[in-house]
Amino acid sequence: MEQQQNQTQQQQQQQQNKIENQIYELKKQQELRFEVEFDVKGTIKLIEGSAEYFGTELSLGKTYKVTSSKGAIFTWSGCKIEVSGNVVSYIGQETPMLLYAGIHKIIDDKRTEILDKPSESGPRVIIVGPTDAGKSSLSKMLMGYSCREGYQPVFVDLDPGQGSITLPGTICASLIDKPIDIEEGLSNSVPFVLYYGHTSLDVNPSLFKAMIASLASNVERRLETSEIARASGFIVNTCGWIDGLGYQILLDSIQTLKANIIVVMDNEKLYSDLANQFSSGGVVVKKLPKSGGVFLRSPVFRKKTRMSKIREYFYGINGDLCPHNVVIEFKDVVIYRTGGGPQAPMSALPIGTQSQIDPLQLSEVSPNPDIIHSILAISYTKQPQNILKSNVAGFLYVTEVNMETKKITALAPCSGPIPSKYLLLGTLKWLE
Ligand SMILES: Nc1ncnc2c1ncn2[C@@H]1O[C@H](COP(=O)(O)OP(=O)(O)OP(=O)(O)O)[C@@H](O)[C@H]1O
Repeated sequence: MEQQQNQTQQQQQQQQNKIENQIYELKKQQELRFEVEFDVKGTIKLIEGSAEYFGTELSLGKTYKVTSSKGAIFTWSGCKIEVSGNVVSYIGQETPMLLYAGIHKIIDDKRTEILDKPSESGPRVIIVGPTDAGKSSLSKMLMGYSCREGYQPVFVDLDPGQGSITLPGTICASLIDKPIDIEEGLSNSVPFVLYYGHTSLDVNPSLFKAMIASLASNVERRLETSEIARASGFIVNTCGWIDGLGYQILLDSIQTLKANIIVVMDNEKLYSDLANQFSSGGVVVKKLPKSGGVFLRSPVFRKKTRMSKIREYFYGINGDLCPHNVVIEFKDVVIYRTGGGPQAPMSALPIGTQSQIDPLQLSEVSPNPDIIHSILAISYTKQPQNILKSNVAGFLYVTEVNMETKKITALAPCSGPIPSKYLLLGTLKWLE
C-alpha cells in the first residue's frame, strides 16, 4: 500500500518534471533518473560540477541527445544538469553507488595483486541476478571505471534478449578500451559474435551452452595477447533467468568462463546458492542491492527495444546509415538452422520429457517464403561444420523470396557481394 502511494507520488512528480529546459541541482552522491519514450527526443547537459552516466564521465557543456532510453546521471561531488525536450526525470536521493564502487575496488585490487604473477589470472567477473536488477548498468559502470584507470577489459554479453553489442539473438565478447559512449552505447567496439538465433535461452539451451564454450575459448585467447589484457580480465553480463534450467546455465557459464568474482544482484537465494557452491574454491561471491532507480521493462518495451536495436544495425543510431538491397541467387548460398528444424521451447514440453532432436545438429534450409522477415547471420567460416563456433561477419534481413526466379532479396548494411556463402537462421524476426 505504502509502496503504491510512493509510486503514484513519484509518477506525479515525474509528470510535473516533464518541462522544457529544467535545471536540476544534485548534491553529492545523488542521481538524476530519466526516461525518454520511443521516437521521442531530449537532451541532457552538464552545466556545473562533474557527473557520470553508468561509469562514463559527461563532458562539461556538451549537449547529449537521448532517445528511447531510461537511465541515471550520477554525481560523486555535486553538479547542475540541464534537461530539455520530452524527458521525464526526477532526483534519486539514495543510491547504492558506494557499494557498486566497492566491487570496482575488489576488481582493482585483484589486478594489482596479479601484476607480478604471470601465471595468475586477472579479475574474471560475472554479474548475475533476476531481470531488471541493474546487471547491464553495473557492467557498464565497471567497464567505465576500469577504462578510466587505463585497463582494457573484455566485455562478454551472454544476454541474447537485448543485444547490447550487436543484435539480439547473439552472444558476444568485445575488448573495451574506452568508457561506453553515452549516445551510441557499445556500437563502436569490434566484437567476436556468435549467432544463437533466439532471444530466449530455453529455445535451445544445449546450443547456448556450446556457444558459451566457444566464446570462452575466444576470450582466453584474447587474455593471452598482452599483459594489459591479462591484468584487465573480463566482465560478463548474463540474462535474468536464474531458476531451474536458467540456474544450471548460470553454473555452466561460471565454470566454463572460470569466473573468480561473482556479483549477485538483488537475490538472496541465488547469492546463498552460489556462495555455497563456489566460495570454498577461492571464488569471491558478493551480493549487491538493486538501485531504486532501475526501471522495470514490460515485455512490450523489451520487444520494442529489440526491434529498435535491429533498426539501428541497418539504419544507424540517428538514421544516418543507408542499407542496401542485395539480391542473392539460391545457388550462391547455403542456409543452416540448428536443432534439425523448428523446435518447441523446453518449457513447452511435457514435464520429464526431452526433445529427441539433436540440438546441435545443423540442417540445411531450402529458401522458402517462411524465411521472409528473418535475420540471417553471415558466417566467416569456410567449413559449414564450424558455423556454430565461427565469428559472424554481419547480418541480412530477408525481405523477399522469389521461388520462380530462385532469388532472395535482403537488406544488408553495405553494398557489394556478401562475404561468405554460409548463412545461419534462427527464430529472430523483424517487422520493419
Ligand atoms: N539507477 C538507475 N536509475 C535509472 N534507471 C536505471 C538505473 N539503473 C538502471 N536503470 C535502467 O533500468 C533498466 C534496467 O536496468 P538493466 O538493463 O541494467 O537491468 P538488467 O538486470 O541488466 O536487466 P535484464 O537482465 O532484465 O535485461 C535499464 O533501462 C537501465 O538503463
